Amino acid sequence: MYRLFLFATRQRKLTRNQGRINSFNPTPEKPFVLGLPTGSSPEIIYRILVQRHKAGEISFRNVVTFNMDEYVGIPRDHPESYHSFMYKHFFSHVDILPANINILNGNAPDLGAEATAYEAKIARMGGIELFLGGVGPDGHIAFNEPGSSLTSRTRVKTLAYDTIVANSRFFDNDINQVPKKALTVGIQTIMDAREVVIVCTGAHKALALHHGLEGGVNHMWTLSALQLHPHPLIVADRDATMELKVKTVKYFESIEQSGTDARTQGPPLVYRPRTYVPAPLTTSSGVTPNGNANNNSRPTSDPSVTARALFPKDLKINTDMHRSAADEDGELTPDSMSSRLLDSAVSGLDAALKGDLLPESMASRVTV
Ligand SMILES: N[C@@H]1[C@@H](O)[C@H](O)[C@@H](COP(=O)(O)O)O[C@@H]1O
Repeated sequence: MYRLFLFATRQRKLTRNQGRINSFNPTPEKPFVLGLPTGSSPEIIYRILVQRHKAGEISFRNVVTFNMDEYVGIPRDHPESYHSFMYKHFFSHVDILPANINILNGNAPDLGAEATAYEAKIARMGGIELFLGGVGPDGHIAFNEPGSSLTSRTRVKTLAYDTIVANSRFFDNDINQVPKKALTVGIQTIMDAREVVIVCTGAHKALALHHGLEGGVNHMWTLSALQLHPHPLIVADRDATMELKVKTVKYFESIEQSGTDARTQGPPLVYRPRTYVPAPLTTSSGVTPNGNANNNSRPTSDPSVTARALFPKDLKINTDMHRSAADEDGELTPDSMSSRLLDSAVSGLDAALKGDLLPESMASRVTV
């Protein structure tokens, strides 16, 4: 069940992590596993969480964090690395244990191995309880750019041109300084979290919200994948709702006013630890995970095949992603999302964006 919380309750809802963590009552044996984003949207959340921590209302001692993404190829201590961002805005101000902080290493000698190890560690920790995120103007979550596989896991992604332009504001407005690649959790990594909260603010996110919420599930607007999640929440301001139908906004306002929340919508939020087990794969000899050949049901005497046959069938993690995660992602990354938006305020973004990310006003697009 999709939920959209609007402006009025924004601040209260933004700090729902605090309530979630406290009610989870984490311990060293059963830590709260939190997925975290960077970007300007979540800054207010970090500010509030730091304030609440300083007021003694919340501790992060038994919280384990996994950041969504990190640029490839800039030093960890670069002021715009996501490592720097997280320490500056959050980690340096709270009591989280350094050993409990996980951020992808964009300088790892083997990026594929780094990605695979990250997924394995998330699984070993029992999965992510709550994934907090933002959204890009082209609808991307983490760095899952348009065209990303909706079943993707942590891997290297090439950034879309629009994202490079949008993020150049942090790099002296010089697109040449913006890294062109990033390590990012996949859509499936986010979907596996028990709850996902996305912050979406500003008119330049309005199209992303429209496509994510009112359009169909579509890899060109990866936010839309959350329509298939049992507990997604989007926290939006009024500006971000500009492209939504009035009816849609009214609908979400009405359910917000009637006080629905994750605990009354969809399946209950319960802690379900997941254990990391390497996934059995169909072998090149055509042997399936149940130990039988694909073309008939002859039994095999190969002990390794027999061992694989013992693995349960519903395993989630594919350890064979190692090679593909290191390579160029191979997924479609359009040069420019804006070039596809003929009916939108963001049309012509390529030209306009050099100076200013804000789309023109709604009125200027209405032809009488
Ligand atoms: N990888 C990050 C995303 O995780 C983030 O959601 C997006 C929007 O950032 P902002 O909140 O600054 O608009 O920026 C980057 O691309």
